[in-house]
Amino acid sequence: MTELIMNPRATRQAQVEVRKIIPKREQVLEKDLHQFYYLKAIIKETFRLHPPSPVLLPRESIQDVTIDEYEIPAKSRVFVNVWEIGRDPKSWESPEEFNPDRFIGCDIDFMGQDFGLLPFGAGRRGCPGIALGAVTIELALAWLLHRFDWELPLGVRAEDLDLTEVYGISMHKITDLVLVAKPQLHESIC
Ligand code: HEM
Repeated sequence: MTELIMNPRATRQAQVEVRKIIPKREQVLEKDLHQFYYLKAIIKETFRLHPPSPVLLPRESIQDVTIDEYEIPAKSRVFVNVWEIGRDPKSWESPEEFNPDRFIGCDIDFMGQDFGLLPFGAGRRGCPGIALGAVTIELALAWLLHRFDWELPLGVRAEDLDLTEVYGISMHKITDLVLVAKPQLHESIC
């Protein structure tokens, strides 16, 4: 929501998508989610810039291996820095820019096959809750954008928002995001 409030064009595009697909019913349901392309692009872009687990669970190499010019001996502890990978200019154009459009017409997903985007990790120790986690986020965001327009409180500017993140069990913003929710009373959801 922080990235969206700073990127009204992306917010609008997702709202148009969700409200067009769900014109008459009150609820966005799980079965509707496969139709949302831009909403999913927003979630991927958010995972790229703000992975909830910035460093994956530690691994241990089982044999000597050389990757590029790096020699990694057996029994080394290996940390995968997903946060850094998501901002690597070798993998991403304008990596610091929040731009969901980069995922439109592109196959990159977070299921663990695309090593540039690993918010749920990968391989045998990858997150077993990936399906539940992804659906929960998609539904929550779809509901927020379907039902409400969002604004900053009077006198608060988007450029003044504190984006500092702190590391804990998962990464989160150091300050809460406070927004004004304006219920959408358009006929399509009444
Ligand atoms: C947005 C939601 C979620 C994110 C971003 C997330 C992310 C992750 C990540 C990055 C890992 C480490 C994977 C690796 O090192 O390769 C992990 C592990 C794990 N996750 Fe999730 N997770 C989410 C939701 C869930 C849910 C809903 C559940 C359970 C219902 C769950 C259960 C687990 C468990 C049990 C592990 C440890 C797996 C192991 O050690 O083998 N996660 N998760």
